[in-house]
Order: sequence, then C-alpha cells, then structure tokens
Amino acid sequence: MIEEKKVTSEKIVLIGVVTQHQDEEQSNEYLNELEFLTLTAGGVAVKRFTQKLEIPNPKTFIGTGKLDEVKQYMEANNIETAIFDDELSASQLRNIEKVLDCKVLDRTSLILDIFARRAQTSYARTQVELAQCQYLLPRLTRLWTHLERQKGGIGLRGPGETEIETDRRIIRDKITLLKKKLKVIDKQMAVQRKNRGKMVRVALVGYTNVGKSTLMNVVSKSDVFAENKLFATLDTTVRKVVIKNIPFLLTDTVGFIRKLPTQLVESFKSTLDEVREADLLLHIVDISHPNFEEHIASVNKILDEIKSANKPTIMVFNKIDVYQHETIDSDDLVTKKTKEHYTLAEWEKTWMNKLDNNCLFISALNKENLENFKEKVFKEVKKIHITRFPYNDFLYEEYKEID
Ligand SMILES: Nc1nc2c(ncn2[C@@H]2O[C@H](COP(=O)(O)OP(=O)(O)OP(=O)(O)O)[C@@H](O)[C@H]2O)c(=O)[nH]1
Ligand SMILES: [Mg+2]
Repeated sequence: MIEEKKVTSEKIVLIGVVTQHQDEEQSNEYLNELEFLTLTAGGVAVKRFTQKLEIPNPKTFIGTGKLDEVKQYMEANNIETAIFDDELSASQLRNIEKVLDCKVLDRTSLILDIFARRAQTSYARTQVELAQCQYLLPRLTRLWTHLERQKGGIGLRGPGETEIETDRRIIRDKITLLKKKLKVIDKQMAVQRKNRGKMVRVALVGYTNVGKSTLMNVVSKSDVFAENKLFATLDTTVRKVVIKNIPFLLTDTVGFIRKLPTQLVESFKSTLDEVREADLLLHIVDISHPNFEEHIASVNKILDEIKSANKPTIMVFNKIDVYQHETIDSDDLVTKKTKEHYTLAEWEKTWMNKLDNNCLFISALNKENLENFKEKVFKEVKKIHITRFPYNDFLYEEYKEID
C-alpha cells in the first residue's frame, strides 16, 4: 500500500527593511521577489513585516520592538520559519534566533537552497556545495551559543568549543576538497571550450526568469528547460546556431539576481567563464516587469564583477506580449506622466535610444519580431566572424532560405 503523503508547504514570514532611498513601491517589489524566491524554494509567505530604517540594525537587522512583534505573530500562527531580505551576519543570525527561537533564513541561504534543489549535474552540485560551505563556515558559532544557552556553566565550555572546532575543520576540509574537484572540472571545461575552435560565441545573459531559455529554444530549436520559477537554468547549454550562412555558438546560462550571493559568483566561476569568453552578449530583459530597469543595473553590476561589461551587447527587451502601461484620461489634468505610463514606443525614445540601435523588442513566447532579432544578431556576428575568418568571404554570398 502506498502511504499517502500530506504535502503541506512550509509557512513563512518575510522580513525586510525599507531604507531612505527606497519608496514604498520599490520595497514592495523587493518583497515580491523574495516571495517568489520563497515559492520557488517550496514555501508559502503568509505575512510580511517591514520597518523603515536608515540602515539595517547591526545587531538584529530590524529593531527589537519589531522583532517582538514578529515573534508574537509567529507564535500565534504557528509559523516556524522567518526569511530576511538580505544577508545576515553571524551575530545577527545568532541574536535573531535568540529572540524568535525558530528557523531563521536570509536571502543568501534561500538562494543557495534553491540552487541546491535545482542543481542537476555533479558539476553544478559541486559549485553549489562549495558556496554553501563558504556561507556556513563563518556562521558556525551558532552551535556554540546554543550549547551555552542550554547548559551554561564553566565545565561545558570545553566540549562546546571542541565540537565547533571539529565542525569548522570538517567544513574547511570539505571546501579544500570541493575546490580541488572543481579545478579538475574547470580544466576539462576549458579544454572543451577550446575545442570549439574559433567559432563566434554568443551568450544569453540577464536577470532570472526573463526568458533566456525560451529564446534559446526558439532560436536553436533545442529543448532547454524553461519554467516560470527562478533559476530554472543552472547548467550551461551550448548550441550551434546558423543564421543565414553564418554558424555561431549560442550559450544559455544561469540567470542573475539582485544581491546575488558573492559565494555563488565565486563558485560559479567556470559557468560564468562562458560569459567571460563570449564575443557578443545578448542581454535579455523582461520589459513587462515593473522593476526591469533595476534588473538591468543588477545584471550590469555582475557583468562588471566578472569583467565582461565592455563586450559588444545587444539589449533584447522580451515579453512585449504582456507589457502593460497605465493610461491617463484626456480630461485628467492632475496625474503626472511617469514611467508607468510609457508605451513601448515611448520607452524606445528614452535612454534606449542611445543604445546605438543595438536594442530591440520581442516576444520569445509568441515569436514576435524574431526575424528582426535574427537579423540584428546576424549583423553583429558577421562583424566578428569577418575578423576571425578573413579569407572565408565566400560565406557571405547570400542565398535565399528555402523553407
Ligand atoms: N508572456 C511571455 N512569457 C515569456 C516570454 N518568454 C519567456 N516567457 C516565460 O517566462 C518564464 C521564464 O522563462 P525562462 O526561459 O525559463 O527564463 P530564463 O531567463 O531562462 O530563467 P532562468 O533560467 O530561471 O534564469 C517561463 O514561464 C516562460 O514561458 C515572452 O516573450 N512572453
Ligand atoms: Mg533559463
């Protein structure tokens, strides 16, 4: 007999700080993202707590009064997990756990958890495990406090300390081992990339869930896993694509996110090498997302960190099929026009206009404007291809594609 399993999602409260530089809407968007991350990790956010603070409280992230309020709510509603919208330091974690007496997660551990669930290959798993160990190491002091709190007393200090030291050693050894393992894989990957020869390399980059894999699938007729969840893709996929008469390699890779944990950037180094070694970047943006401009900034920041900010780039604004803007009635003289009111045509006239024509609007899902997209990619790839294969000009005799 098969035992029936009751599937209940973990109930969770979300906690964020609203700083001076944010307006209400923005911090709301941040918490929406945290909620989406929570959902992707298999939890259900049932309540949000926010507090206006200049900077997060160095001891407890939010003020102690607010923390008590959270505690009361959690106790009253039987909730055992709290997630904070930022990385917490070891001491913050300790202090908060002391008050809330429940499972406390931060943005980083949540993202690491999602990555761990999503990792398919041993390569991705190794990279995530390394990031997790690096996150854990400085936070191991927590165990010590638990012991101290439970038993106290002088006599117990010894064993507690030893235990922690042992744990630390185990984690350090594991880090060394994982790094070694990654080095071996890195070498193999580098060889693989070299073997691909001089072919032009194009990489899809962008915020998570913007439609990179979907676009990859329609362009290369491949079948990469795409899903309306965050970080659907962790492993890199490379496909040979031919547009007109030029072949090139198209890479789909892991999506970026605001405040991507540094441990992850570091351990995903070789996955990101695909981006670093690309000749051309296609920066995909979900223009239907209210925060898309900030997403672009987050992606650019990470590109800068991996020294890839100055590569030739085509900005591809995706999901135009679901783009919506607010409207102002013609007799409404009070409402001021803001970005929320822009039509796509109006957006095109903003800073996008300065992108040297290297920007376009598509829908990967509905295959809208894909011909234009291919044309633009073709032009850019051709520029690079010519420098690489100067005698190969017979390739450019264009012929009509026969469907
Ligand atoms: N409406 C609409 N949805 C789209 C479009 N392109 C992709 N999507 C949807 O957006 C979701 C995410 O798509 P993916 O292709 O997995 O996005 P991704 O950028 O690869 O995401 P990660 O791998 O998680 O970083 C899926 O549910 C897609 O069906 C589009 O043009 N319009
Ligand atoms: Mg993807």
